[in-house]
Amino acid sequence: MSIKNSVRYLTFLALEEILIDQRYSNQVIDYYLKNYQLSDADRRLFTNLVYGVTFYDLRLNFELSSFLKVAKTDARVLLIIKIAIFQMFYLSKIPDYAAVNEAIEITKVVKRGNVKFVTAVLHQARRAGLRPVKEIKDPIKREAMTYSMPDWLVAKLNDQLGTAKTEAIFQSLLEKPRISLRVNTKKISRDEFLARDSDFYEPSKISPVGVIAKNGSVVHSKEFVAGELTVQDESSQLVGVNLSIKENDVILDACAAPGGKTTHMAQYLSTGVVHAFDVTPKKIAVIKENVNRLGLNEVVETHCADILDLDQVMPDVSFDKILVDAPCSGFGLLRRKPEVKYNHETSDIISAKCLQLDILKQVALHLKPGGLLLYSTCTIFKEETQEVVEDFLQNQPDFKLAKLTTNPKGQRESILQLYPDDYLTDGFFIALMQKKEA
Ligand SMILES: C[S@@+](CC[C@H](N)C(=O)[O-])C[C@H]1O[C@@H](n2cnc3c(N)ncnc32)[C@H](O)[C@@H]1O
Repeated sequence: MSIKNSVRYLTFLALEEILIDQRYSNQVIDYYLKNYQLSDADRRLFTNLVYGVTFYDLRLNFELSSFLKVAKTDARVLLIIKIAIFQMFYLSKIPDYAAVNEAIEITKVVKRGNVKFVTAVLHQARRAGLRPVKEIKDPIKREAMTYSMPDWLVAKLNDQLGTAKTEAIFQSLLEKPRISLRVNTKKISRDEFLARDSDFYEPSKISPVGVIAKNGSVVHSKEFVAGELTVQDESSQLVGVNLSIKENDVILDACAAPGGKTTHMAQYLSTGVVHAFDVTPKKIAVIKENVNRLGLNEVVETHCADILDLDQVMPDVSFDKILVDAPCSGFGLLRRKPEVKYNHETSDIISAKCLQLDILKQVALHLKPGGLLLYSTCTIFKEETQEVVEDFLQNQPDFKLAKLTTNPKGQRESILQLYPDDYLTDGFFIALMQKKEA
């Protein structure tokens, strides 16, 4: 087989897109799995290698800094070396010689002049083995290297959550993400679904409409194609269930793409409507595709517009329920999108907070008295979660906190922060508010 069809070459191409071109790992992985014919074993190896190298990128730089100048090495050559040393240090079933040989073959295709260099570095790294992190004196830097995290992230989480919780979160990120799905109750109840397919699925412990696939690729399954299932983290499913949606509700989904929560809210309706906003035609097309597959066209209307222009787009409409699933730094997704930690910094968190507050202020004007406003984000930082809700409520005296109906951490609270170690879900935040009756 030509090296260009090999799983490690595809891994190299995928990682180039993620670590050099800064694309999202989940989208890149989906693309390769859809477009290349790989055996089940190769699909698993491809996914493990791509996620593993992405997760351990900082640690691999630390390992390699003994043998080469990381910043001065060609980025693609560095990547080939990292894929090989990740296999040597972190995957026990792959013989070192296989990892080295494939790295050399890939170097011949990508940068032939570097074959000797790559071979020499890999032999040195193999002889040296993994460097002990205990040689790092600074405790923040030591923890950062143990879990391959940027220093600022470790310091920030230690500061906000304490060292024990931070370590528990990082430790939990080493677990594989689960294949979490939502049952489209418009087509089949979760009980019926599980009774039929209990060999492959088990119920979510925190979402009444969630199931976990025990293994395999779900998106090609007949139940997925038939629109009985959609991919959605269990934590995100708690949004739709906590909005207490009733027939005839007119709902605004302010930041809707790709439509995970739009379709969840819509599955409870046959007469009301969800107005789903997002900013680009491409994103609206993805929402429509999901709405179509799940058979929910009758109850969803999409709007390609900035939600900050809601006053102009829908000037006279008031909603029964509003969801603001806001754009955020995405640090709750570290297990599923480990590259998030490289592509964002503290300043992004502050600018996300400003946009989140602007969106809440804008939509608040369009909620009916007594209506519910749910604010959610897939992050774990106070600035984008609690602080946004506190600032909003301070400036909006006609709003108050309302009680959640489904909350794995304790019934009838108004705010729920899930961390990645609590139930092995994404890190996710929900706050439920209500506009006071006039
Ligand atoms: C966290 S994602 C939403 C995920 C979605 N609710 C779901 O469950 O599938 C945030 C979305 O907000 C959109 N967005 C960002 N700024 C926006 C704005 N000013 N108006 C409307 N949508 C916006 C982004 O394009 C992105 O798709």
